[in-house]
Amino acid sequence: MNGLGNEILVVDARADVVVAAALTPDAVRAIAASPRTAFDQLMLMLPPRTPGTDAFVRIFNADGSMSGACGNGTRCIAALVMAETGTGHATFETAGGLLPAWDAGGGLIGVDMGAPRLAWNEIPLAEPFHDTSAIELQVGPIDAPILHSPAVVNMGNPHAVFFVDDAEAIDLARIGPMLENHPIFPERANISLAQVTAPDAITLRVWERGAGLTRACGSAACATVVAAVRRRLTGRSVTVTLPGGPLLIEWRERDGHVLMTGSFEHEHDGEIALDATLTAAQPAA
Ligand SMILES: N[C@H](CCC[C@H](N)C(=O)O)C(=O)O
Repeated sequence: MNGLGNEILVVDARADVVVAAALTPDAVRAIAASPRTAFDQLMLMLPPRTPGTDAFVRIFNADGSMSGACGNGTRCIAALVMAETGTGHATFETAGGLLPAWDAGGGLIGVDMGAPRLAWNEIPLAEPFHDTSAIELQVGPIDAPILHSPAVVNMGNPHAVFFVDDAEAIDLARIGPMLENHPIFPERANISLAQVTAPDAITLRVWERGAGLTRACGSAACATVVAAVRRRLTGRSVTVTLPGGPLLIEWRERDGHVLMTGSFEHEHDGEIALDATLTAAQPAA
């Protein structure tokens, strides 16, 4: 499947948990490395653990690491479950909590991504910052930085958002890996370049932790709107346009939850012979 071109491989292990044990980081990397099954994130659906939920979900990045959140992937599995149950709702559980999703009409799916966490040790950062809406971090010459003072937000996963005048003007493929792995982020971070074009519109490019440049990143869009509201750059309801298309993001006043609405696509179904994949991925002796 994909969410705005963010490539999502859904592994449905709700009825076959043996599959889950086989998905070691090596197996995940091997599947991601094969052109026919390449993905940005793998959503592993496991049997529900809490009454009222449809699946327990684990999220892997292409590099085999795990993430606490994936907005685009959540819309994809929500669409699958809703097609199956014929209802307009689905609820998932991850290590980070519950994710309610609904049919928003017109081929769009909504997800309640929960409340952002904003304290420095919740991002997490390696050292205390009182104000996480702009932390001291810069790239380039001290007196003329290319990027500086990102906002940091945890949406179930760590994000750093740089507000820029022109998101296209920066070589994110070059700068992204350096920032993703900067020592200030002990669990690494997803790196976003956000260009505010109106009080209700942002253009966004994302370098994803564990996946690199992607066509879209739902949790980054959520983190960006939280950051923009904190910096008084936009209102609470914003259309975020990623290379793959738009997401509507609302940071709800009532309970501080972030709601994300956007499209999804079911590309094809198939079977992966895990053993064969793994064998193929073994380095030659
Ligand atoms: N593409 C995802 C985010 C993946 C996050 C992952 N790269 C990490 O935090 O490790 C999204 O739509 O929210």
